[in-house]
Amino acid sequence: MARTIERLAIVGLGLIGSSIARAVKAKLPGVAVTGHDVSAAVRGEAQALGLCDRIAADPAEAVAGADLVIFAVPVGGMADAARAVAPGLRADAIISDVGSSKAGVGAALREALPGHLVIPAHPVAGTENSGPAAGFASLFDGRWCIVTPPADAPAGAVAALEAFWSALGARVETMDAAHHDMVLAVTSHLPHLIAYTIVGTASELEEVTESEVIKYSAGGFRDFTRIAASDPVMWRDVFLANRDAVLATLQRFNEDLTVLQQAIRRGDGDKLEDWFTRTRAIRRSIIEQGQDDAAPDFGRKH
Ligand SMILES: NC(=O)c1ccc[n+]([C@@H]2O[C@H](COP(=O)([O-])OP(=O)(O)OC[C@H]3O[C@@H](n4cnc5c(N)ncnc54)[C@H](O)[C@@H]3O)[C@@H](O)[C@H]2O)c1
Ligand SMILES: O=C(O)C(=O)C[C@]1(C(=O)O)C=C[C@@H](O)C=C1
Repeated sequence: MARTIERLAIVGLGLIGSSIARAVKAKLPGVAVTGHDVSAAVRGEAQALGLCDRIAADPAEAVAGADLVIFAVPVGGMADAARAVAPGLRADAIISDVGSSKAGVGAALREALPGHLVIPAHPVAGTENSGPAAGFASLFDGRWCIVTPPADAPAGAVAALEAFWSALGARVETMDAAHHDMVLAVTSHLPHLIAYTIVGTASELEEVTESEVIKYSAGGFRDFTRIAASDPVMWRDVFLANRDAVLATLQRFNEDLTVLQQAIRRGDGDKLEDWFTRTRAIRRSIIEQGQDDAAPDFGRKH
């Protein structure tokens, strides 16, 4: 039988942590929410925004009595955050997180909290913004949340975490952590790396001035700049944590880029047209499956 979540603790009150707090207030009003952030400034902001029932400066105090503890800190900070809360944890608490990579985070949390039940998760929803003011209650509506339970996780606890994310509006899928990391390397991590590259390259061209780049970035480039504005610390950690899957995907990307480069050099229009026809079909099937949130104002809470 699924356990019921009555007391939630959120560690890390930035974009994702604050969005969870807001979504719980809106959709699970019976759940008591305590929050903690290592930054006093963020705790003050969260307090002023009224995100949680209680904000604790002491991490162990923040998780005391919680039946679900969610770590919403950068993936490289999960172990430190977990060690800090350890003395206050209930023995039967479900420990989860929202990190963008899963195998390394799961291992780090299990090592930091031996004997505790760790069920990692990843809501595949976000924006380029960070901090408590950037969050919004509808962030998870209709978006996937991928749960990566270890093989021996009790079914009731997995069901409770899945029910929690469903109640916040997400569509839930379970997956092996290593597979998650390979899939997300393709669908999220590589696109971010490409955006960071393109925007960096454009700003360093000698033939085109930076003011021209800014002035004429109305189309495709502008979309890349949104992604390239994503949080530097968060993405530094994602690439370091998901190194192998990202490098494997990057290898394939480089090979394909070379194919297109060759087609342009050789004047092989058929090759280019075939390729672009195939990618257009992929975009259209994403829209048909209701996954299109690429509207120009996607991610804005306002
Ligand atoms: N931004 C996105 O689009 C997105 C989407 C899905 C998942 N994620 C994942 O969610 C997590 C949080 O990302 P975010 O976008 O909310 O970042 P954010 O920068 O908005 O917030 C992170 C917060 O964690 C706090 N923090 C850092 N170390 C801490 C510690 N040891 N103890 C307590 N608090 C600590 C920071 O002070 C900050 O307030 C990351 O693991 C990220 O990979 C992000
Ligand atoms: O839309 C965006 O701004 C995002 O980058 C969101 C996005 C993604 O790549 O889809 C980024 C990282 C997360 O782990 C999940 C979602």
